[in-house]
Amino acid sequence: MSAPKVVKGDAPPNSIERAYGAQSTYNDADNSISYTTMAKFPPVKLLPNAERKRILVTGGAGFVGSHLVDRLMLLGHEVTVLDNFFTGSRTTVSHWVGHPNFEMVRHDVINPFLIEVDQIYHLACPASPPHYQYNAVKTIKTSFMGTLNMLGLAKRVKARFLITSTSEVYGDPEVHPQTEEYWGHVNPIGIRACYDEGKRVAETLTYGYQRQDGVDVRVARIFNTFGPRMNPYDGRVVSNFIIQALKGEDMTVYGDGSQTRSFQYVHDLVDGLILLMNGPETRPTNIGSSHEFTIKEFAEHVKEIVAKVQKEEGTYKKTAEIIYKDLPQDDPQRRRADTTRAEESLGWKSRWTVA
Ligand SMILES: O=c1ccn([C@@H]2O[C@H](COP(=O)(O)OP(=O)(O)O[C@H]3OC[C@@H](O)[C@H](O)[C@H]3O)[C@@H](O)[C@H]2O)c(=O)[nH]1
Repeated sequence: MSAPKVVKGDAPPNSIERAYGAQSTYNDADNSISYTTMAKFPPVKLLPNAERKRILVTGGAGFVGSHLVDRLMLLGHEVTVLDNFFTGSRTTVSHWVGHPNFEMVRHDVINPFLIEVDQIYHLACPASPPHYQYNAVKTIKTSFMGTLNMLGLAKRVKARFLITSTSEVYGDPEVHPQTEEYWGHVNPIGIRACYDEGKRVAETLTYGYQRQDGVDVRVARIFNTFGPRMNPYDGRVVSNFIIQALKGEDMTVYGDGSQTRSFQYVHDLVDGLILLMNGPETRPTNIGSSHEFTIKEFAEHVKEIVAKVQKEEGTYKKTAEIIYKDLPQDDPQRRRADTTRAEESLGWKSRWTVA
């Protein structure tokens, strides 16, 4: 924790005092008031009550969730994080613990949860293929029951509901790039089905609640995403390649590396999620990058960047070698987001590229 900073002068409004956990002391000697401010939190916007929203983020301690929580906190909202910490970690949001606008609850969304909120961002679900395949039944249970519970909550408290769906609803796509109109090509009994079909049924539930109960819903279809706080052992390609290259170990390309992906930076994704939640678009909306790499090209790219940085830093030992391993079953061959809808209806535009 940083050292307390003493600020002299006019008393800050109560809200600032609250926002910074300030402790005030009355100074008799010069008849002024001194404030001891615990400069412990990043400065958050002070929103008028009418604009400050109570927001629930399920999976808020995960990679994407924690960046979303940061942005919502900085914007001045009251944020409650629900997470069972299966793949998320307290450390991703620990910098907000103690802030009066922030709460964190250990809870598994397969069980109901009651809270008065204005908006629900429903992210909770393992997203890395090795993690979601680790306990397939639990993954599909999380997608189905978690979404059912959160939609029930949204209906009850009249909150707006946003679910983070995925590009995996398109399966191994026959349409390229993928538009939201495409219905997908998913193997319903394959090893990825627990996630793909889980998210597809979660979308079905979401639009069921919209049609039957008038719940105000938003559906984001997220494409491959990278950025700080990815778990180094998450098993997805970006973290695997970076860790392998940094250690000078073999970089494991699955298959012949001709399959493609497009990688977006997490801050672009968070822009899109917040725009979608607060805009009028209720149809599913892709959020992703339209810059497509083959996995082999991507491995070469990571390898070159890491070697260059290590040489500049003087930490270079040896350049990693690319090796080839079996392609996992049902691995999608081509994936690139068509983001026309996000651009036209949300005014979203990606601001970052891979390098
Ligand atoms: O070490 C590795 C890891 C992965 N890969 C390959 O790299 C590609 C991307 O794999 P990832 O595991 O990162 O992610 P996938 O694209 O398969 O799935 C992801 O899709 C979008 C999101 O919803 C999810 O984060 C995740 O399911 C795949 O073709 C995979 O076979 C490697 O070649 N080597």
